[in-house]
Amino acid sequence: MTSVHASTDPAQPDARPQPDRPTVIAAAGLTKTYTFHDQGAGLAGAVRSLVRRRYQTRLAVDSIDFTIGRGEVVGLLGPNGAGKTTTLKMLSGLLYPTSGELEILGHTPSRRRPDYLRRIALVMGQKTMLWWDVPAMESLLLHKEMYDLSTAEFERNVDELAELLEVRDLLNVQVRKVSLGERMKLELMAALVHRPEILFLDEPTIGLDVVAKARVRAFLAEVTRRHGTTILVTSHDMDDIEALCSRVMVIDHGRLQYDGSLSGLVHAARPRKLVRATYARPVDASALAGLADLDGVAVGSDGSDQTVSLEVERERTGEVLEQLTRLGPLVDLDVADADVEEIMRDLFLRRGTVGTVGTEQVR
Ligand SMILES: Nc1ncnc2c1ncn2[C@@H]1O[C@H](COP(=O)(O)OP(=O)(O)OP(=O)(O)O)[C@@H](O)[C@H]1O
Repeated sequence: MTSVHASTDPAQPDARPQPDRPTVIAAAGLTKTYTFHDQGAGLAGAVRSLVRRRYQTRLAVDSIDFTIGRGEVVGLLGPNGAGKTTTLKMLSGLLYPTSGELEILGHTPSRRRPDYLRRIALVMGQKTMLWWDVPAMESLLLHKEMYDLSTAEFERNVDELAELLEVRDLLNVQVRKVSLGERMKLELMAALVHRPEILFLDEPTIGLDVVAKARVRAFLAEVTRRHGTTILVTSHDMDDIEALCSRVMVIDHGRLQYDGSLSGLVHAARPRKLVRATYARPVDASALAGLADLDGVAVGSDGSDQTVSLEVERERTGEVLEQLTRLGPLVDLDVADADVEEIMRDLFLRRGTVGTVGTEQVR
């Protein structure tokens, strides 16, 4: 399978690390193969496995190379089972890579040295690091001890995070009594109370309502703005990615398929813009036929003779808009890129064909 790399279009800046950002994460040939015991179904399977154990292997991450610069916010995208969580677990030192090189902040993560662990944090949307039966403050105080924070440092960080996340009133409430959105905010607080330089986030907004999602995104954006925190985030919610990430890495079947700007991916996948013009009166059919004859323009139909829907090659957009203004009195004009969610759905449905999405430099 081929891979698409960052944009070569001068209008789309290459989102990969810029030379002025020191590299904080460097992975080369990073690979993880799981070996697991294949038991077989039912009692017969259990008995058989006592006599003769069968093992299977699964290549979850397949020789990926990337570097991330200090302060970058990078989205790790891919369908279910692509290898995103496995990658995050290797980066945070929870899993040993099977092979390859990994250096983060000058450390080898799998050694789990305390001076590495105090510079990173991992938040998994589906797992909690808070004790359920006591207020979140108890967990924060434990983190204070674990990370050896001075009282002044601890109080300063708690104050800042409680204010940004608007959770001051929740700190002394038993965690099991808060809502899911409130718990996620407290999770982020616990992850950031030691002010890590790198934050690994696995589905940080999963299950949250739209308001809570927006709050979490705004909070994360503010944290990187204030402290230059480097973030690597996985999410199936494209709004998270659009709101936060200057760069995305697309992973599928454990292979890195794309590394560059989100807009570069959109342009590669859908080189045309969607244009929709609504008129005060029905549009003359012959004028519309003239538009359809232009190179790089495809006319769609939405059943209304007062609306014109087109797919237009980017370079021709200006010219086409000019022509549209001549078709009659306009009521509304909308020019959009294809929806990112839709593009990702197409890419993952056509799994294995990401390399054909466009004219980007192909490896
Ligand atoms: N502990 C494990 N033992 C065996 N196989 C595993 C294990 N953990 C993950 N896998 C397999 O490795 C592959 C990658 O899984 P991973 O959890 O990294 O994917 P993901 O991209 O995070 O998926 P999702 O979006 O569903 O969370 C999958 O095929 C998964 O079944």
